[in-house]
Amino acid sequence: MSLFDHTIKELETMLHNKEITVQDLVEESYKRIEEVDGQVNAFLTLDKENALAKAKVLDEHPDATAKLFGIPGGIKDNIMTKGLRTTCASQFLDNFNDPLYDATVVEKLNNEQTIAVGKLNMDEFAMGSSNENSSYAAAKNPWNTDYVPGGSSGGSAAAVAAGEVLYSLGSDTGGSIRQPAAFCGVVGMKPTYGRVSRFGLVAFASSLDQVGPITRTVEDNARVLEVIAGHDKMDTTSANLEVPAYTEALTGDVKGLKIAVPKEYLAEGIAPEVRESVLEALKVYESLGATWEEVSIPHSKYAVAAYYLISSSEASANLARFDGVRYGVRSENADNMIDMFKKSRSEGFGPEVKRRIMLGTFALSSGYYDAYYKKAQQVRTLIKNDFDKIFEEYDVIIGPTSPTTAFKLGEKIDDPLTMYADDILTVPVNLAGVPGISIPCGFSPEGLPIGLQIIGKHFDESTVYRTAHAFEQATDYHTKRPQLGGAN
Ligand SMILES: NC(=O)C[C@H](N)C(=O)O
Repeated sequence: MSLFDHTIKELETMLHNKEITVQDLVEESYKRIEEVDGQVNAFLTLDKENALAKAKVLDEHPDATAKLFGIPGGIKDNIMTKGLRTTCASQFLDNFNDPLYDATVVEKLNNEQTIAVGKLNMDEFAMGSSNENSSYAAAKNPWNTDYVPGGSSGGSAAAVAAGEVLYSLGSDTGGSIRQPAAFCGVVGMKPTYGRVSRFGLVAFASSLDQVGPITRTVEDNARVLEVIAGHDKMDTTSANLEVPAYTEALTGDVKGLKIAVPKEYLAEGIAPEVRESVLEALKVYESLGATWEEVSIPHSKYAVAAYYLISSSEASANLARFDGVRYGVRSENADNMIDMFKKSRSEGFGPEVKRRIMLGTFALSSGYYDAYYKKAQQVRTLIKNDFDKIFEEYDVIIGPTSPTTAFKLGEKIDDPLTMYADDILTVPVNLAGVPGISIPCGFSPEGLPIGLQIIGKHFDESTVYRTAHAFEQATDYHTKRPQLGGAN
């Protein structure tokens, strides 16, 4: 058996009929990790002994009502897991071996009897678009290991694409779930801001961060979101709204659906093969009875600047807690207390994190606050208004997830501005707080996946899933597998 062969629902039936055991499944996951993780570096920490022990208990006490019973998954390393090392891929937290509690999302997954096999690689503190900012070895793209898997949830996307786990959790501040999902040819959902609790997610930019699932199919994705979504009294930004049954929204029917396609999303700077694939996808929707029209998000050209100002400002405040006292590896070369703070932070953070803290601190400093931070917040409102206006008339917005397919390792790492500019299609969604998914919609001539982004109204993940699912049913991109060493 290979984890590639089945969806979560199929495995559930097989487990229920006793065709396989949870132990088989979990062992299969570790076998695959052993075979291919040396090539993709998706995992930072494995939890094999505990996972196998839990699998044994589940086999002895099957629970047909648990929504993810026995399903092996992986957790991004900025999400707290009780007793399991959580580093945010930062040297600074290299010794954070024993977190005291589970994030709410992890607790919810555990309640549904899933098995976390380990923690996944990422850009340090979720800052980056290529996973090359990990303090450990960079994760790589399973479709071609000379290329990046995207970021910051690169390990989460690579692990699913490589068939190591059935699902993973990522976090998305400015594209960190959708862009790696696009680069790795898998399904990645950033839910509405407030849909999923962030209690236990190490904060990067609190007005933007959301946790969401990465899977191979839309149905699997809907099922995981059903489990992790919902109000949490431990996170006051989580919305007190009922969680719809997302899996029931997957009717395959998009007749009469009104699609908006922003002209800025197909403009100059978008690679021709990406534009082509999106236009082809729109034809698929037409054949399914949906209609589309061109619209405009006029303020999207300011989105990258506004995003990097707001997110860096919030990061400079959030990351103040890493000082070598409360958290983090303490410098051994300090003479006094102030020196110890300074040296611990200088030695502990990598270059990209330092760049953002400095940018954010500058933007918040007196005299500059109005010119930068306040202006960026005003731009944010204009972008949100652009989205609201479109959604008065249309059900979803569709475009590419990223202007290009995956780039080569090392190609952009010395050019942060180019790396930031590539976030142009994902950050407006975070600034507006609306949900967005990336699903596979084609391949470049080099065989690298292309992602289609579907954006919905606030708290309307159901329509996003229904739209994504209809396309998936009508195409076969999601059935393609990367050829890594080892049995596929
Ligand atoms: N964190 C994210 O969502 C990714 C974005 N590229 C950033 O570096 O901020």
